[in-house]
Amino acid sequence: MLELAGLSMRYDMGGRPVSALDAIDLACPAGSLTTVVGRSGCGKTTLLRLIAGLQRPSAGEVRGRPDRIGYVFQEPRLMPWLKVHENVAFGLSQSLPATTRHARVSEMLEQVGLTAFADAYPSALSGGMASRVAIARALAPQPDLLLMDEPFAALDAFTRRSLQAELVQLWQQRRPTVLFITHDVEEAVLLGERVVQFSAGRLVGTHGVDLPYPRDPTDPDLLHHRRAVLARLLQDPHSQDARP
Ligand SMILES: Nc1ncnc2c1ncn2[C@@H]1O[C@H](COP(=O)(O)OP(=O)(O)OP(=O)(O)O)[C@@H](O)[C@H]1O
Repeated sequence: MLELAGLSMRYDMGGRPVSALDAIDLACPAGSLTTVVGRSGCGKTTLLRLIAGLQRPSAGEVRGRPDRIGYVFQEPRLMPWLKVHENVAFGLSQSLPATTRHARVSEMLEQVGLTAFADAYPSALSGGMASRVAIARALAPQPDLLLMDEPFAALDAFTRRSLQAELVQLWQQRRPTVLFITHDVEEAVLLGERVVQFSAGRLVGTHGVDLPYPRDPTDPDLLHHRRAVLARLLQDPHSQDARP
């Protein structure tokens, strides 16, 4: 179980304190898929960085942080001088035997449908393919916790849809705990077992989505959940300019 207890982050902006996160309490059971939704600047990236241990909180703590954490950024951040298979292998421990490393990379490339591009350089990939490589790289070390910071935000709607479906499949096969950040309410309810709503650094609501996977984005039940999540966000005085 990953637990956030009173997690707060205050930045100093030229002597003026800026509260990016305010006393966040949240528990994520092992193997759960939680989406976090909120408008730009509400503290979502700060939340992931604190959970990953990349930053120290001003107050509160992260409990139950596993050793193996995968992180997927909004941009794929591949290393252009390395081939696709070398990018995927990058996060694997050097202490693993070469045969295990090779097998892990091959398996991940197969799962994201990029076996034929193993020897390509990132410059030869489309945006969607590069995102797939970034997901394969994060999953190759078999993380217990997968942190995803708006990984599909820059993709076209068709590519985003297929990557959303692939992510759900990968999660169901391996069951890491997933925290998926998005500003898109539709994506949040399509993917999450539970949607956590953020506004101005505060957790303002959690909403369970009790629908089976794979989910159909046109399912009227999903629309019902989307409305409920959006209504909670719009209720908040800090979220007046949020849009569906
Ligand atoms: N290093 C920093 N120094 C000062 N203020 C910061 C720093 N990083 C973030 N902030 C502030 O903290 C708040 C939350 O930022 P954060 O990047 O976590 O939000 P976000 O929800 O991820 O935004 P977006 O969706 O646009 O990426 C913002 O007001 C931002 O200006």
